[in-house]
Amino acid sequence: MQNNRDTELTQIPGMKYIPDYITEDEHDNLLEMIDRQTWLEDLKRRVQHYGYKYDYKKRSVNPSMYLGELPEWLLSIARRLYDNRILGKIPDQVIINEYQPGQGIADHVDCPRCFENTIISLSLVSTCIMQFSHVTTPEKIPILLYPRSLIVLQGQARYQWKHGIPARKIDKYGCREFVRTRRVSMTFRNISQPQNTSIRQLFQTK
Ligand SMILES: O=C(O)CCC(=O)C(=O)O
Ligand SMILES: [Fe+2]
Repeated sequence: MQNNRDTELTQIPGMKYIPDYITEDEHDNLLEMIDRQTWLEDLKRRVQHYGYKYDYKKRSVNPSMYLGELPEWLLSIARRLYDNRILGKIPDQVIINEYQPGQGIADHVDCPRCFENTIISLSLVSTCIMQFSHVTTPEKIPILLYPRSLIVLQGQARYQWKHGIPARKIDKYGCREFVRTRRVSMTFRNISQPQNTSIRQLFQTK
């Protein structure tokens, strides 16, 4: 098992791990901005939605759920992801998740018809293990995410593997233990093309 501190992992095709994607100052500024906004409290964990609201029950997102352009403090990171060619378009949807120690997220594949191929998660504050489980085989691969790192899921990593965060207070990785503190993650995505097309159609004159 590798420690991901300095490694760009490619154990799962389509997965990239990029440590230290943002500086410590950027990290602290982002967290401060996040904590100035309103959290939604309807799930077990607190969330914020930007760009488009995602409906967890219906597993859908559509133009009527447009919340407006990303605010500048998110757009600057979204633009950087595009400028660094981590994805081919500037992301138009961001979900911020907050996990207290002991909280997690169930194994899932991000809604394939809602979002495009690239899913990016930027980790803030705490380490945590993200568990990858193959959709058709029993294979499981834990990946340790450090604060300020990016995990990028495309292709097989996005569609053939579920990802989740086990709900626990301490992660064991190799022979080390990592005690969780509050973790905040920022997930950057593009809503899928047909939905973007229908927005364009709404504004077409003929
Ligand atoms: O917290 C994370 O890094 C991942 C969140 C996630 O998987 C999601 O919002 O779909
Ligand atoms: Fe996800």
